[in-house]
Amino acid sequence: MLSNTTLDSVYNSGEKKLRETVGYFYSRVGSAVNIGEQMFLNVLNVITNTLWGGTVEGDERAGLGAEFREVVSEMTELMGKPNVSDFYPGLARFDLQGVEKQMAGLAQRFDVIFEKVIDQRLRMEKEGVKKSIDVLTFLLKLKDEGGDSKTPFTMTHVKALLVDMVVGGTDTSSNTVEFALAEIMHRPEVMKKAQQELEAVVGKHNIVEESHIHNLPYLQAVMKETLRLHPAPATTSPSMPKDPSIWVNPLVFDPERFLNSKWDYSGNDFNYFPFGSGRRICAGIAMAERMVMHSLATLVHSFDWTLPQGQKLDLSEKFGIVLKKKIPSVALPTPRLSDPALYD
Ligand code: HEM
Repeated sequence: MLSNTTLDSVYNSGEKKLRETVGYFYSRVGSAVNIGEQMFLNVLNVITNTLWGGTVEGDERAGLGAEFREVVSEMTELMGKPNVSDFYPGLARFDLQGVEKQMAGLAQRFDVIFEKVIDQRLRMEKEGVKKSIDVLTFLLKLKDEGGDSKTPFTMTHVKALLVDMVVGGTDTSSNTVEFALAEIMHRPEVMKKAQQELEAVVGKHNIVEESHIHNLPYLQAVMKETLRLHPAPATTSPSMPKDPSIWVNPLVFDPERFLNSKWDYSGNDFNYFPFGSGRRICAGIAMAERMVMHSLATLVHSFDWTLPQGQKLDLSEKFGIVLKKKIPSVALPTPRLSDPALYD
């Protein structure tokens, strides 16, 4: 459903929001900005636009987005929390830390949001209002077809898939951008090479567009190397990224190792499978690639990034269901494009 072909008709790159973020960073020149927080908002915007952007618009979309953000953040935080019940299943029925109760509350809030969106879509259909196609269009069509005798497809499945995509797609993608930028700040020569490539492909008098990302092999290699060293879900084999029998200098962030290499995201090679493998492979690879590359290219093209004075870079990870940076990246943006209008 989220293949490149389908994405071409439903993907909403959230260009406007990304430009707003660039404008926000520009307005904060000289002060530190929280990159992870801004990227989370961006990615969530792209995902919700793509899922149901054709259904909810304007102020209503902004309101729903804010509610969504809160629930997704709380849910991912809770999913990463150590739970006594997992270590002592006998105690699970007591739900000693109240994790199960909190999760049920969050799931209920998700349900209310989805009910609202779906109701609105059904109303629009009844009234014959034509809207652009989004993922929800496809899901409702599948539901109307009802699945098959072995696997029925109901409204519960529609909601479950929406939750899966939002929860599986936001933190993973925004953390990848955050880690990539942190690694790049750590290695100025990588930042320079990435910027040179962007200057050649995009130019300094222009802004990055989604169509540029296929012509940025070095930045693609940066994304791959980031996912090697910081594989998003903690379910991915922890030995994969750092095994010296597979990787030369495994602890060094070196995008060059992925230039003209055989490694891709297909999951066919058990030494590199950042999106999983086989039947459980990530459903959103194409979308993740578009979002991460577009955001990262925009950030590196528009600004030089440095650490606030006296601060040391911290690349350590916080263990949760998704690997996060232990200390969020806070950095100083310095504009590098010639025309201030490019930051509007
Ligand atoms: C850099 C970003 C991302 C990374 C590294 C990533 C990684 C993964 C991995 C490793 C899995 C398999 C987990 C397992 O083995 O159980 C997975 C599953 C999944 N991902 Fe992603 N993901 C990313 C972004 C996205 C996006 C953008 C979406 C959709 C909008 C998405 C949707 C899903 C879904 C629905 C599954 C469950 C697939 C299934 O069990 O059938 N992911 N992801």
